[in-house]
Amino acid sequence: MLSSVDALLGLLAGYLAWHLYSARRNKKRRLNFPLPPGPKGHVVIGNLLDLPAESQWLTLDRWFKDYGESANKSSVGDIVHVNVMGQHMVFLGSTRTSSLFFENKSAVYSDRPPMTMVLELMGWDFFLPGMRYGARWREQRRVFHEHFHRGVVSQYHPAFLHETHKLLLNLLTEPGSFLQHLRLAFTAMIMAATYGIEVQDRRDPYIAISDKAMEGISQAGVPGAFLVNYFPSMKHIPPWVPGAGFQGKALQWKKDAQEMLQKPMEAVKKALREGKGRPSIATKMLQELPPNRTEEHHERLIQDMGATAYGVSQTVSTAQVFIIAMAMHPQVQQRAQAELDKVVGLGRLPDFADRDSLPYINAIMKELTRWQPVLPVGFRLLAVPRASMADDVVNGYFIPEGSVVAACSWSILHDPEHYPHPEEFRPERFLREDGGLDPKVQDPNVAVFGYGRRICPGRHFSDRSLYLVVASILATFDIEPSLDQDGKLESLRPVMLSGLISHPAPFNCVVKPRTPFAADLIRKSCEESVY
Ligand code: HEM
Repeated sequence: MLSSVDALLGLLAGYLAWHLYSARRNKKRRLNFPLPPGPKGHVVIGNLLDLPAESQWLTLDRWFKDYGESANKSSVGDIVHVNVMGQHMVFLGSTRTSSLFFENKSAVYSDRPPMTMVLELMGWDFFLPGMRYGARWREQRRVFHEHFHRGVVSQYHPAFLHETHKLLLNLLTEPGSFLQHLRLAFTAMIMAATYGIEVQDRRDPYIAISDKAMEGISQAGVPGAFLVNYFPSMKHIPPWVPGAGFQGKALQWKKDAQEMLQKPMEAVKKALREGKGRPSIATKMLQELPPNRTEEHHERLIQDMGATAYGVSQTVSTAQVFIIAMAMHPQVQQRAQAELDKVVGLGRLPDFADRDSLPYINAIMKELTRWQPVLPVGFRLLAVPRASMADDVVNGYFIPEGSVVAACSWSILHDPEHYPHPEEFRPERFLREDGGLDPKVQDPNVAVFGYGRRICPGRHFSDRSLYLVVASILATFDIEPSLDQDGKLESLRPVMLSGLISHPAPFNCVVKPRTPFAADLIRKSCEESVY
């Protein structure tokens, strides 16, 4: 029997042989074209130690300036290459280059990297953002598009209104738990739209199921956390071999993912059998089996779509950024509240019909996603990097097949040419002098939701739900920094943690109703709210 030392030595020798072979093969393949510029790596491990565990976007931003291919060094460069243990990684620092790769050459750059731990061992092969390019992705993407495109998301407005009013009530009764209330509200919107399930409170079993599944993925999705992602053949090592603890972990996390896939679906089917099914994507799909699909396959598609939507939580992070931005910028809050008071008045809560008359609120939405993008660089699992499907040459640089290619939205959205003083939170940058939105300023959405064939299909859902939450909170609450021990206002600054999705480190602030009348309005709207 192999000892663990033998197994490790074997792996190391295999890795070195493969590394030498692929380095030589790449040299031959790339002919006269160089790899893109980037920091020089070390032997074997390449740039493994150069990419920090936290705030990688700042390191990348520096690399764009130091090595990026850009005529104008004061602006961000375009393209940087690193090599992490033989894995080529290419980072893109402008919308021009990102579009060149992901839109003009979408036939080559629409795949995702193979993440053996997550996709195979943990059974997350249902998860659309991580899915390899191919027939299953195409079919699942079609289903997703059908239920989340711009023309259909207004169907979910009643659920958005209901859950937003519940959020306001939660903020009124337990203001200190604002971060948890936001998480609950956005999960509840997804659950209502996809399954017609009304999530009750933070202790709801559906929240616990998603928390457990996401805990596994957040550990397994960290680059470098599991060697099996670099050496896929390790997946064959039996769990009893010393050092193969990843197999046991994968098995447990797979069970958690299965719960997330199956539990809501079982509940919808039961409700339908009992004649209690509420309108939702799953109920609608269960009632309409297309003639060319088996029932089993159809149910799997519904399950995969539901669990994917359930597992995506970027909107929550953006809403958390909103709270800290408001606490830091009272003058922005006051201007937004003045606009809301004028357009909506004090006697009702904001609605979707108000949006076109609220340019300042729309400018805040843009500035939130620009200032602290929650997917600042696409190389973690949920930040969804791409993988190249063939050898290619772009802008005179050789991009080997299998390279991880990621757009760095942080650098793109902090380019001073488009956004002067990019570190400042300033919604006014999106407005003309007459107060209307200025179409000449680059819309952050060019980078925030990705590109081409794999652009985020949930972007309209996310945008509408976030708009309602932002407008409704501003209409009814004041958000202020907390007082410190000496009674002075605490100074706040956004510390964005890397995690699976970038999110602000926990912070304190005070969320209080603007007036007693606003508190009454919330209670009344909640009593009347049905969906
Ligand atoms: C602030 C909120 C959100 C942000 C910033 C965001 C951003 C992104 C980005 C950057 C991608 C990768 C696109 C690419 O590869 O070019 C993506 C993919 C995806 N997003 Fe979103 N997203 C958000 C909310 C949502 C929501 C609410 C849903 C579901 C209802 C969703 C569903 C998806 C799916 C399914 C994919 C994978 C698409 C594919 O690989 O084909 N997203 N998102």
